Amino acid sequence: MQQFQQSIYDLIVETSTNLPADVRQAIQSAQEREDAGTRSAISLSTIADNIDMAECNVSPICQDTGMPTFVIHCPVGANQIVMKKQILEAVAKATKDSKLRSNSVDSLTGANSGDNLGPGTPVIHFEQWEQDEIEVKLILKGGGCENKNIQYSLPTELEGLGKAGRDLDGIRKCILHAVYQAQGQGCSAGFIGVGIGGDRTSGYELAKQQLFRRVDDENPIEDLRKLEDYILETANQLGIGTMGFGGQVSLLGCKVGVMNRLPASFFVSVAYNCWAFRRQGVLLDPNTGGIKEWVYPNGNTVSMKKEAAASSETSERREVVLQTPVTEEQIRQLRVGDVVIINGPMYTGRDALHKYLMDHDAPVDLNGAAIYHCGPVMAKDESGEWHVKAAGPTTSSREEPYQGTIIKKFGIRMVIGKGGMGAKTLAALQDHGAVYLNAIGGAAQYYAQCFKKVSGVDFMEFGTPEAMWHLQTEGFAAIVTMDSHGNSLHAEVDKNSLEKLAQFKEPVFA
Ligand SMILES: O=C(O)C[C@H](O)C(=O)O
Ligand code: SF4
Repeated sequence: MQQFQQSIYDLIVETSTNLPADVRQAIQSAQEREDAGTRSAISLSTIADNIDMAECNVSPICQDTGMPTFVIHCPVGANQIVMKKQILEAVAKATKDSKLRSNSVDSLTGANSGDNLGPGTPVIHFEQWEQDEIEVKLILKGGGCENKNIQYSLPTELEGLGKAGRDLDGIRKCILHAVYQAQGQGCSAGFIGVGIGGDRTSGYELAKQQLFRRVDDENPIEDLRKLEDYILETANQLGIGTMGFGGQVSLLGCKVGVMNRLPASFFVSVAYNCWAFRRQGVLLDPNTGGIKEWVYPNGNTVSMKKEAAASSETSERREVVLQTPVTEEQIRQLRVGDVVIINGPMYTGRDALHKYLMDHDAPVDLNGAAIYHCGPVMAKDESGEWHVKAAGPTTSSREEPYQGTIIKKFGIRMVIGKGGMGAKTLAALQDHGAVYLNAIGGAAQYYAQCFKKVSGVDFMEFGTPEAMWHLQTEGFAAIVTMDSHGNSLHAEVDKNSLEKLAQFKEPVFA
Protein backbone atom coordinates (compact mmCIF):
# COMPACT_ATOMS: atom_id res chain seq x y z
CA MET A 1 0.00 0.00 0.00
CA GLN A 2 3.01 2.30 -0.41
CA GLN A 3 1.25 4.24 -3.17
CA PHE A 4 -2.01 4.81 -1.28
CA GLN A 5 -1.23 8.32 -0.04
CA GLN A 6 -0.02 9.48 -3.46
CA SER A 7 -3.16 8.03 -5.08
CA ILE A 8 -5.35 9.97 -2.66
CA TYR A 9 -3.37 13.13 -3.36
CA ASP A 10 -3.84 12.59 -7.12
CA LEU A 11 -7.55 12.03 -6.55
CA ILE A 12 -7.85 15.32 -4.64
CA VAL A 13 -5.98 17.28 -7.32
CA GLU A 14 -8.02 15.75 -10.13
CA THR A 15 -11.32 16.37 -8.31
CA SER A 16 -10.52 19.99 -7.48
CA THR A 17 -9.13 20.97 -10.87
CA ASN A 18 -10.82 18.90 -13.56
CA LEU A 19 -14.57 18.39 -13.94
CA PRO A 20 -15.48 14.88 -15.11
CA ALA A 21 -16.88 14.28 -18.59
CA ASP A 22 -20.50 13.64 -17.53
CA VAL A 23 -20.62 17.01 -15.72
CA ARG A 24 -18.97 18.80 -18.64
CA GLN A 25 -21.51 17.28 -21.01
CA ALA A 26 -24.39 18.54 -18.87
CA ILE A 27 -22.91 22.07 -18.90
CA GLN A 28 -22.42 21.87 -22.65
CA SER A 29 -26.01 20.88 -23.23
CA ALA A 30 -27.03 23.92 -21.17
CA GLN A 31 -24.87 26.09 -23.43
CA GLU A 32 -26.71 24.70 -26.43
CA ARG A 33 -30.10 25.50 -24.92
CA GLU A 34 -29.46 29.11 -23.89
CA ASP A 35 -30.00 31.78 -26.53
CA ALA A 36 -26.74 33.27 -27.70
CA GLY A 37 -25.90 36.68 -26.32
CA THR A 38 -28.10 36.46 -23.23
CA ARG A 39 -26.62 36.97 -19.75
CA SER A 40 -26.93 33.25 -19.05
CA ALA A 41 -25.24 32.25 -22.31
CA ILE A 42 -22.35 34.65 -21.72
CA SER A 43 -21.95 33.39 -18.17
CA LEU A 44 -21.93 29.77 -19.34
CA SER A 45 -19.24 30.63 -21.80
CA THR A 46 -17.14 32.13 -18.98
CA ILE A 47 -17.82 28.98 -16.96
CA ALA A 48 -16.62 26.87 -19.91
CA ASP A 49 -13.47 28.99 -20.14
CA ASN A 50 -12.91 28.60 -16.43
CA ILE A 51 -13.21 24.81 -16.63
CA ASP A 52 -10.51 24.74 -19.31
CA MET A 53 -8.29 27.13 -17.38
CA ALA A 54 -8.52 25.06 -14.19
CA GLU A 55 -7.54 21.92 -16.05
CA CYS A 56 -4.69 23.69 -17.81
CA ASN A 57 -3.37 25.48 -14.66
CA VAL A 58 -4.01 22.42 -12.46
CA SER A 59 -5.67 24.88 -10.08
CA PRO A 60 -9.03 24.82 -8.28
CA ILE A 61 -12.08 25.26 -10.54
CA CYS A 62 -13.72 27.16 -7.67
CA GLN A 63 -11.89 28.72 -4.73
CA ASP A 64 -14.30 27.03 -2.34
CA THR A 65 -12.99 23.49 -2.44
CA GLY A 66 -15.70 22.54 0.02
CA MET A 67 -15.89 19.88 2.67
CA PRO A 68 -13.70 17.05 1.39
CA THR A 69 -15.93 13.98 1.76
CA PHE A 70 -14.43 10.55 1.09
CA VAL A 71 -16.50 7.40 0.67
CA ILE A 72 -14.35 4.29 0.77
CA HIS A 73 -15.24 0.71 -0.03
CA CYS A 74 -12.59 -1.77 1.02
CA PRO A 75 -12.19 -5.51 1.32
CA VAL A 76 -12.42 -7.23 4.70
CA GLY A 77 -9.11 -6.90 6.52
CA ALA A 78 -7.94 -3.64 4.91
CA ASN A 79 -6.38 -1.41 7.56
CA GLN A 80 -8.72 1.56 7.94
CA ILE A 81 -6.57 3.28 10.57
CA VAL A 82 -3.59 3.49 8.21
CA MET A 83 -5.80 4.58 5.31
CA LYS A 84 -7.35 7.34 7.40
CA LYS A 85 -3.95 8.64 8.52
CA GLN A 86 -2.71 8.78 4.92
CA ILE A 87 -5.89 10.50 3.73
CA LEU A 88 -5.32 13.23 6.32
CA GLU A 89 -1.73 13.66 5.19
CA ALA A 90 -2.78 13.86 1.54
CA VAL A 91 -5.42 16.48 2.40
CA ALA A 92 -2.87 18.59 4.29
CA LYS A 93 -0.39 18.39 1.42
CA ALA A 94 -3.01 19.29 -1.20
CA THR A 95 -3.89 22.32 0.94
CA LYS A 96 -0.24 23.36 1.21
CA ASP A 97 0.06 23.05 -2.59
CA SER A 98 -2.99 25.36 -3.11
CA LYS A 99 -5.09 22.57 -4.61
CA LEU A 100 -7.52 22.93 -1.70
CA ARG A 101 -8.41 26.13 0.17
CA SER A 102 -7.87 26.00 3.93
CA ASN A 103 -11.51 25.46 4.79
CA SER A 104 -11.58 24.03 8.30
CA VAL A 105 -12.72 26.66 10.78
CA ASP A 106 -13.20 26.32 14.55
CA SER A 107 -16.91 26.95 15.00
CA LEU A 108 -16.47 28.70 18.35
CA THR A 109 -13.28 30.76 17.93
CA GLY A 110 -13.33 31.22 14.14
CA ALA A 111 -9.69 30.08 13.93
CA ASN A 112 -8.76 28.42 10.63
CA SER A 113 -6.66 25.27 11.12
CA GLY A 114 -4.80 26.12 7.90
CA ASP A 115 -4.51 22.53 6.65
CA ASN A 116 -8.14 21.39 6.30
CA LEU A 117 -7.77 19.12 9.31
CA GLY A 118 -9.79 19.44 12.48
CA PRO A 119 -12.71 17.90 14.34
CA GLY A 120 -15.12 16.63 11.69
CA THR A 121 -12.95 17.60 8.71
CA PRO A 122 -12.41 15.95 6.33
CA VAL A 123 -15.39 13.58 6.32
CA ILE A 124 -14.39 9.94 5.81
CA HIS A 125 -16.89 7.06 5.48
CA PHE A 126 -15.64 3.48 5.34
CA GLU A 127 -17.68 0.54 4.20
CA GLN A 128 -16.62 -3.04 3.53
CA TRP A 129 -17.45 -4.83 0.31
CA GLU A 130 -16.82 -8.22 -1.22
CA GLN A 131 -14.50 -7.06 -4.00
CA ASP A 132 -10.70 -7.20 -3.75
CA GLU A 133 -9.99 -3.61 -4.79
CA ILE A 134 -10.32 -0.45 -2.72
CA GLU A 135 -12.64 2.18 -4.11
CA VAL A 136 -12.24 5.77 -2.96
CA LYS A 137 -14.77 8.37 -4.05
CA LEU A 138 -14.42 12.04 -3.22
CA ILE A 139 -16.83 14.95 -3.45
CA LEU A 140 -15.80 18.57 -2.91
CA LYS A 141 -19.08 20.35 -2.30
CA GLY A 142 -18.76 24.03 -1.54
CA GLY A 143 -20.37 25.92 1.31
CA GLY A 144 -22.56 28.17 -0.83
CA CYS A 145 -24.48 25.33 -2.41
CA GLU A 146 -24.44 23.38 0.87
CA ASN A 147 -26.31 26.34 2.40
CA LYS A 148 -29.05 25.80 -0.19
CA ASN A 149 -29.69 22.19 0.89
CA ILE A 150 -33.16 21.87 2.28
CA GLN A 151 -35.17 19.27 4.14
CA TYR A 152 -38.96 19.04 4.08
CA SER A 153 -41.15 17.23 6.57
CA LEU A 154 -44.38 16.08 4.96
CA PRO A 155 -47.17 17.07 5.04
CA THR A 156 -46.32 20.71 4.58
CA GLU A 157 -47.43 23.90 2.89
CA LEU A 158 -45.13 25.31 0.19
CA GLU A 159 -44.93 28.81 -1.29
CA GLY A 160 -46.47 28.80 -4.74
CA LEU A 161 -47.38 25.12 -4.65
CA GLY A 162 -49.74 24.81 -1.71
CA LYS A 163 -50.20 21.55 0.20
CA ALA A 164 -47.62 18.82 -0.20
CA GLY A 165 -48.87 15.49 1.12
CA ARG A 166 -47.20 12.21 2.00
CA ASP A 167 -47.12 10.81 -1.52
CA LEU A 168 -45.19 11.02 -4.77
CA ASP A 169 -46.93 14.23 -5.72
CA GLY A 170 -45.99 15.84 -2.41
CA ILE A 171 -42.40 14.77 -3.03
CA ARG A 172 -42.57 16.28 -6.52
CA LYS A 173 -43.63 19.62 -5.05
CA CYS A 174 -40.83 19.63 -2.47
CA ILE A 175 -38.16 19.04 -5.12
CA LEU A 176 -39.47 21.79 -7.39
CA HIS A 177 -39.59 24.12 -4.40
CA ALA A 178 -35.99 23.19 -3.54
CA VAL A 179 -34.81 24.38 -6.95
CA TYR A 180 -36.87 27.57 -6.67
CA GLN A 181 -35.55 28.50 -3.21
CA ALA A 182 -31.93 28.06 -4.30
CA GLN A 183 -32.35 30.76 -6.98
CA GLY A 184 -28.86 31.61 -8.26
CA GLN A 185 -27.25 31.55 -4.83
CA GLY A 186 -25.86 28.04 -5.11
CA CYS A 187 -24.30 28.95 -8.48
CA SER A 188 -27.02 27.61 -10.73
CA ALA A 189 -27.46 25.74 -12.92
CA GLY A 190 -27.12 23.03 -10.29
CA PHE A 191 -27.43 19.31 -9.74
CA ILE A 192 -29.67 17.91 -7.02
CA GLY A 193 -29.56 14.72 -5.05
CA VAL A 194 -32.78 13.83 -3.26
CA GLY A 195 -33.31 11.42 -0.38
CA ILE A 196 -36.86 10.26 0.31
CA GLY A 197 -37.41 8.83 3.79
CA GLY A 198 -34.92 7.97 6.53
CA ASP A 199 -34.53 10.23 9.54
CA ARG A 200 -33.17 13.78 9.39
CA THR A 201 -29.56 12.56 9.30
CA SER A 202 -29.83 9.52 7.04
CA GLY A 203 -32.19 11.40 4.70
CA TYR A 204 -29.54 14.03 4.02
CA GLU A 205 -26.90 11.33 3.66
CA LEU A 206 -29.03 9.53 1.10
CA ALA A 207 -29.47 12.82 -0.76
CA LYS A 208 -25.73 13.40 -0.87
CA GLN A 209 -25.10 9.81 -1.97
CA GLN A 210 -27.25 10.46 -5.03
CA LEU A 211 -24.70 13.04 -6.14
CA PHE A 212 -22.26 10.18 -6.66
CA ARG A 213 -24.48 8.75 -9.39
CA ARG A 214 -23.43 9.49 -12.95
CA VAL A 215 -25.34 12.35 -14.52
CA ASP A 216 -26.36 10.12 -17.43
CA ASP A 217 -27.43 7.00 -15.48
CA GLU A 218 -31.01 5.73 -15.23
CA ASN A 219 -32.90 5.18 -12.03
CA PRO A 220 -33.83 1.47 -11.78
CA ILE A 221 -37.08 2.35 -9.93
CA GLU A 222 -39.68 3.26 -12.54
CA ASP A 223 -41.54 5.84 -10.43
CA LEU A 224 -38.32 7.60 -9.49
CA ARG A 225 -37.04 7.58 -13.05
CA LYS A 226 -40.25 9.33 -14.12
CA LEU A 227 -39.92 11.76 -11.24
CA GLU A 228 -36.31 12.59 -12.15
CA ASP A 229 -37.25 13.22 -15.78
CA TYR A 230 -40.22 15.33 -14.76
CA ILE A 231 -38.17 17.46 -12.35
CA LEU A 232 -35.39 18.06 -14.84
CA GLU A 233 -37.82 19.19 -17.46
CA THR A 234 -40.09 21.22 -15.18
CA ALA A 235 -37.41 22.93 -13.09
CA ASN A 236 -35.99 24.25 -16.34
CA GLN A 237 -39.22 26.14 -16.91
CA LEU A 238 -38.73 28.23 -13.77
CA GLY A 239 -36.57 30.78 -15.60
CA ILE A 240 -33.86 31.10 -12.92
CA GLY A 241 -30.99 30.54 -15.35
CA THR A 242 -27.24 30.64 -14.85
CA MET A 243 -26.36 32.48 -11.60
CA GLY A 244 -30.03 33.49 -11.28
CA PHE A 245 -29.71 35.84 -14.27
CA GLY A 246 -32.88 34.43 -15.85
CA GLY A 247 -32.73 31.84 -18.62
CA GLN A 248 -33.72 28.44 -19.96
CA VAL A 249 -31.52 26.22 -17.81
CA SER A 250 -31.73 26.15 -14.01
CA LEU A 251 -31.08 22.47 -13.32
CA LEU A 252 -28.54 20.12 -14.90
CA GLY A 253 -29.28 16.88 -13.11
CA CYS A 254 -31.71 15.30 -10.65
CA LYS A 255 -31.12 12.00 -8.87
CA VAL A 256 -33.59 10.57 -6.38
CA GLY A 257 -33.07 7.76 -3.87
CA VAL A 258 -35.50 6.19 -1.42
CA MET A 259 -35.25 4.43 1.95
CA ASN A 260 -37.68 3.39 4.63
CA ARG A 261 -38.93 5.85 7.23
CA LEU A 262 -40.58 5.83 10.62
CA PRO A 263 -44.37 5.89 10.64
CA ALA A 264 -44.37 9.38 12.14
CA SER A 265 -41.71 10.92 9.86
CA PHE A 266 -41.71 11.65 6.15
CA PHE A 267 -38.63 13.61 5.11
CA VAL A 268 -37.66 14.76 1.66
CA SER A 269 -34.03 15.89 1.82
CA VAL A 270 -32.41 17.78 -1.02
CA ALA A 271 -28.66 18.24 -1.52
CA TYR A 272 -28.02 21.08 -3.94
CA ASN A 273 -24.73 21.12 -5.82
CA CYS A 274 -23.49 24.02 -7.93
CA TRP A 275 -22.43 23.65 -11.56
CA ALA A 276 -18.87 23.19 -10.20
CA PHE A 277 -19.86 19.62 -9.41
CA ARG A 278 -16.56 18.21 -8.31
CA ARG A 279 -16.59 14.51 -7.65
CA GLN A 280 -14.28 11.78 -8.80
CA GLY A 281 -13.19 8.35 -7.67
CA VAL A 282 -10.45 5.79 -8.02
CA LEU A 283 -10.22 2.03 -7.91
CA LEU A 284 -7.00 1.05 -6.16
CA ASP A 285 -4.84 -2.03 -6.22
CA PRO A 286 -5.21 -3.51 -2.69
CA ASN A 287 -1.53 -4.46 -2.54
CA THR A 288 0.21 -1.36 -3.86
CA GLY A 289 -2.53 1.26 -3.37
CA GLY A 290 -1.81 2.40 -6.95
CA ILE A 291 -4.60 3.73 -9.18
CA LYS A 292 -6.04 1.02 -11.48
CA GLU A 293 -8.98 3.00 -12.84
CA TRP A 294 -10.84 6.28 -12.50
CA VAL A 295 -14.48 5.88 -11.53
CA TYR A 296 -15.95 8.74 -13.59
CA PRO A 297 -15.04 9.48 -17.20
CA ASN A 298 -12.13 11.86 -17.30
CA GLY A 299 -12.76 15.54 -18.10
CA ASN A 300 -10.20 15.80 -20.85
CA THR A 301 -12.37 13.62 -23.11
CA VAL A 302 -14.85 16.52 -23.43
CA SER A 303 -13.41 19.91 -24.29
CA MET A 304 -15.58 22.88 -23.44
CA LYS A 305 -17.10 24.91 -26.27
CA LYS A 306 -16.78 28.65 -26.36
CA GLU A 307 -19.65 31.03 -26.88
CA ALA A 308 -21.78 30.89 -30.00
CA ALA A 309 -22.22 34.00 -32.15
CA ALA A 310 -23.65 36.90 -30.16
CA SER A 311 -27.21 38.01 -30.84
CA SER A 312 -28.53 41.54 -31.12
CA GLU A 313 -29.10 41.60 -27.35
CA THR A 314 -25.36 41.80 -26.74
CA SER A 315 -24.92 44.88 -28.82
CA GLU A 316 -27.57 46.61 -26.71
CA ARG A 317 -25.67 45.79 -23.54
CA ARG A 318 -23.57 48.66 -22.30
CA GLU A 319 -20.02 48.02 -21.23
CA VAL A 320 -18.51 50.58 -18.88
CA VAL A 321 -14.85 50.66 -17.86
CA LEU A 322 -14.25 52.07 -14.39
CA GLN A 323 -11.06 52.85 -12.51
CA THR A 324 -11.30 52.62 -8.72
CA PRO A 325 -11.92 54.65 -6.61
CA VAL A 326 -15.13 55.72 -8.34
CA THR A 327 -17.42 58.70 -7.83
CA GLU A 328 -21.12 58.86 -7.04
CA GLU A 329 -21.72 60.43 -10.43
CA GLN A 330 -20.18 57.46 -12.25
CA ILE A 331 -22.26 55.05 -10.19
CA ARG A 332 -25.56 56.85 -10.74
CA GLN A 333 -25.11 56.33 -14.48
CA LEU A 334 -25.09 52.56 -14.15
CA ARG A 335 -28.24 50.48 -14.65
CA VAL A 336 -29.13 46.85 -14.08
CA GLY A 337 -27.77 44.86 -17.03
CA ASP A 338 -24.66 46.98 -17.62
CA VAL A 339 -21.37 45.15 -17.73
CA VAL A 340 -18.65 46.92 -15.75
CA ILE A 341 -14.96 46.30 -16.31
CA ILE A 342 -13.06 47.23 -13.17
CA ASN A 343 -9.44 48.36 -13.03
CA GLY A 344 -7.48 49.56 -10.01
CA PRO A 345 -7.40 48.53 -6.36
CA MET A 346 -10.06 46.14 -5.05
CA TYR A 347 -10.43 44.76 -1.51
CA THR A 348 -11.76 41.37 -0.53
CA GLY A 349 -14.06 41.14 2.45
CA ARG A 350 -16.48 38.52 3.61
CA ASP A 351 -18.16 37.40 6.82
CA ALA A 352 -15.48 38.14 9.44
CA LEU A 353 -14.53 41.50 7.91
CA HIS A 354 -18.10 42.73 7.59
CA LYS A 355 -18.81 41.88 11.20
CA TYR A 356 -15.58 43.61 12.26
CA LEU A 357 -16.24 46.77 10.25
CA MET A 358 -19.57 47.32 11.99
CA ASP A 359 -17.82 48.62 15.08
CA HIS A 360 -14.22 49.30 14.03
CA ASP A 361 -12.38 51.53 11.58
CA ALA A 362 -11.15 50.14 8.27
CA PRO A 363 -7.38 49.71 7.82
CA VAL A 364 -7.58 51.45 4.40
CA ASP A 365 -9.58 54.33 2.94
CA LEU A 366 -12.71 52.74 1.44
CA ASN A 367 -14.15 55.93 0.01
CA GLY A 368 -15.22 55.13 -3.57
CA ALA A 369 -13.84 51.63 -3.18
CA ALA A 370 -14.87 48.26 -4.57
CA ILE A 371 -15.38 45.49 -2.01
CA TYR A 372 -15.27 41.95 -3.34
CA HIS A 373 -17.10 39.21 -1.44
CA CYS A 374 -14.40 36.63 -1.98
CA GLY A 375 -12.29 34.18 -0.02
CA PRO A 376 -9.43 33.36 -2.37
CA VAL A 377 -6.93 30.53 -2.54
CA MET A 378 -3.54 32.22 -2.08
CA ALA A 379 0.06 31.05 -2.40
CA LYS A 380 3.28 32.66 -1.21
CA ASP A 381 6.39 32.32 -3.37
CA GLU A 382 9.99 31.96 -2.12
CA SER A 383 10.49 35.73 -2.09
CA GLY A 384 7.51 36.08 0.25
CA GLU A 385 5.18 37.56 -2.37
CA TRP A 386 1.53 36.49 -2.43
CA HIS A 387 -0.25 35.26 -5.57
CA VAL A 388 -3.94 34.71 -6.20
CA LYS A 389 -4.54 31.09 -7.22
CA ALA A 390 -8.35 31.05 -7.33
CA ALA A 391 -10.76 33.88 -6.59
CA GLY A 392 -14.43 33.67 -7.54
CA PRO A 393 -17.18 35.43 -5.57
CA THR A 394 -18.95 34.10 -2.49
CA THR A 395 -22.68 34.31 -1.70
CA SER A 396 -23.39 37.92 -0.79
CA SER A 397 -26.65 37.45 1.08
CA ARG A 398 -24.72 36.46 4.20
CA GLU A 399 -23.56 40.09 4.46
CA GLU A 400 -27.10 41.44 4.23
CA PRO A 401 -27.30 42.36 7.94
CA TYR A 402 -24.14 44.52 7.65
CA GLN A 403 -23.78 45.71 4.07
CA GLY A 404 -26.03 48.77 4.05
CA THR A 405 -24.45 50.20 7.21
CA ILE A 406 -20.92 49.54 5.95
CA ILE A 407 -21.56 51.12 2.55
CA LYS A 408 -22.65 54.33 4.23
CA LYS A 409 -20.10 54.31 7.03
CA PHE A 410 -17.07 53.99 4.70
CA GLY A 411 -18.34 55.43 1.41
CA ILE A 412 -18.07 52.17 -0.56
CA ARG A 413 -19.40 52.51 -4.12
CA MET A 414 -19.20 49.00 -5.56
CA VAL A 415 -20.07 45.72 -3.89
CA ILE A 416 -19.17 42.63 -5.90
CA GLY A 417 -20.36 39.15 -5.10
CA LYS A 418 -22.90 36.65 -6.29
CA GLY A 419 -26.50 35.68 -5.73
CA GLY A 420 -27.68 39.20 -4.97
CA MET A 421 -28.63 40.99 -1.76
CA GLY A 422 -31.85 42.04 -0.09
CA ALA A 423 -34.05 45.06 0.45
CA LYS A 424 -31.85 46.70 3.11
CA THR A 425 -28.82 46.76 0.83
CA LEU A 426 -30.91 47.89 -2.14
CA ALA A 427 -32.12 50.86 -0.09
CA ALA A 428 -28.54 51.74 0.93
CA LEU A 429 -27.38 51.56 -2.71
CA GLN A 430 -30.09 54.03 -3.58
CA ASP A 431 -29.48 56.40 -0.64
CA HIS A 432 -25.74 56.51 -0.89
CA GLY A 433 -25.15 55.96 -4.62
CA ALA A 434 -23.60 52.53 -4.93
CA VAL A 435 -24.08 49.40 -7.06
CA TYR A 436 -24.07 45.66 -6.55
CA LEU A 437 -22.26 43.70 -9.23
CA ASN A 438 -22.73 40.00 -9.78
CA ALA A 439 -19.59 38.10 -10.72
CA ILE A 440 -19.89 34.54 -12.01
CA GLY A 441 -19.78 32.12 -9.12
CA GLY A 442 -17.21 29.38 -9.37
CA ALA A 443 -15.23 31.11 -12.13
CA ALA A 444 -12.22 31.23 -9.83
CA GLN A 445 -9.50 30.84 -12.45
CA TYR A 446 -11.10 33.36 -14.74
CA TYR A 447 -11.11 36.03 -12.00
CA ALA A 448 -7.73 35.08 -10.51
CA GLN A 449 -6.06 36.19 -13.74
CA CYS A 450 -7.53 39.70 -13.27
CA PHE A 451 -5.52 40.19 -10.08
CA LYS A 452 -2.13 41.30 -11.30
CA LYS A 453 -0.56 42.03 -7.94
CA VAL A 454 -1.29 41.55 -4.26
CA SER A 455 -0.41 44.89 -2.74
CA GLY A 456 -1.20 44.05 0.87
CA VAL A 457 -3.27 42.07 3.33
CA ASP A 458 -4.99 42.83 6.63
CA PHE A 459 -6.51 40.51 9.21
CA MET A 460 -4.56 37.37 8.40
CA GLU A 461 -5.68 36.29 11.86
CA PHE A 462 -9.14 35.72 10.33
CA GLY A 463 -7.58 32.99 8.12
CA THR A 464 -6.76 33.20 4.40
CA PRO A 465 -10.34 33.13 3.07
CA GLU A 466 -11.56 35.78 5.52
CA ALA A 467 -8.57 38.15 5.38
CA MET A 468 -8.81 41.52 3.61
CA TRP A 469 -6.65 41.18 0.49
CA HIS A 470 -5.61 44.33 -1.39
CA LEU A 471 -5.61 43.40 -5.06
CA GLN A 472 -4.39 45.34 -8.09
CA THR A 473 -7.08 44.57 -10.63
CA GLU A 474 -7.20 44.68 -14.41
CA GLY A 475 -10.18 43.82 -16.59
CA PHE A 476 -12.47 42.37 -13.90
CA ALA A 477 -15.89 42.02 -15.58
CA ALA A 478 -19.14 41.81 -13.62
CA ILE A 479 -22.80 42.61 -14.30
CA VAL A 480 -24.79 45.27 -12.46
CA THR A 481 -27.70 43.36 -10.95
CA MET A 482 -28.74 45.96 -8.33
CA ASP A 483 -28.40 49.63 -9.19
CA SER A 484 -28.68 52.94 -7.34
CA HIS A 485 -32.19 53.55 -8.71
CA GLY A 486 -33.96 50.81 -6.77
CA ASN A 487 -33.75 48.10 -9.45
CA SER A 488 -32.81 44.53 -8.59
CA LEU A 489 -32.57 41.76 -11.15
CA HIS A 490 -32.60 39.26 -8.26
CA ALA A 491 -35.93 40.47 -6.91
CA GLU A 492 -37.36 40.32 -10.43
CA VAL A 493 -36.13 36.79 -11.21
CA ASP A 494 -37.34 35.60 -7.80
CA LYS A 495 -40.80 37.04 -8.38
CA ASN A 496 -41.09 35.65 -11.91
CA SER A 497 -39.87 32.21 -10.93
CA LEU A 498 -42.35 32.05 -8.04
CA GLU A 499 -45.15 32.82 -10.49
CA LYS A 500 -43.92 30.04 -12.76
CA LEU A 501 -43.61 27.66 -9.82
CA ALA A 502 -47.27 28.26 -9.02
CA GLN A 503 -48.18 26.87 -12.45
CA PHE A 504 -47.14 23.43 -11.24
CA LYS A 505 -49.58 23.32 -8.35
CA GLU A 506 -51.94 20.77 -9.87
CA PRO A 507 -51.25 17.07 -9.15
CA VAL A 508 -49.05 15.25 -11.66
CA PHE A 509 -48.37 11.94 -9.92
CA ALA A 510 -51.85 11.34 -8.55
O1 LIG B 1 -16.74 30.18 0.31
C1 LIG B 1 -16.71 30.56 -0.87
O2 LIG B 1 -15.71 31.05 -1.38
C2 LIG B 1 -17.91 30.47 -1.75
C3 LIG B 1 -19.05 29.66 -1.27
O3 LIG B 1 -18.98 28.35 -1.73
C4 LIG B 1 -20.32 30.23 -1.78
O4 LIG B 1 -20.88 29.69 -2.74
O5 LIG B 1 -20.78 31.20 -1.20
S1 SF4 C 1 -18.84 29.62 -5.11
FE1 SF4 C 1 -20.42 28.64 -6.32
S2 SF4 C 1 -19.29 27.18 -7.57
FE2 SF4 C 1 -18.03 27.68 -5.81
S3 SF4 C 1 -18.53 26.19 -4.22
FE3 SF4 C 1 -19.77 28.02 -3.86
S4 SF4 C 1 -21.66 27.45 -4.87
FE4 SF4 C 1 -20.12 26.12 -5.76
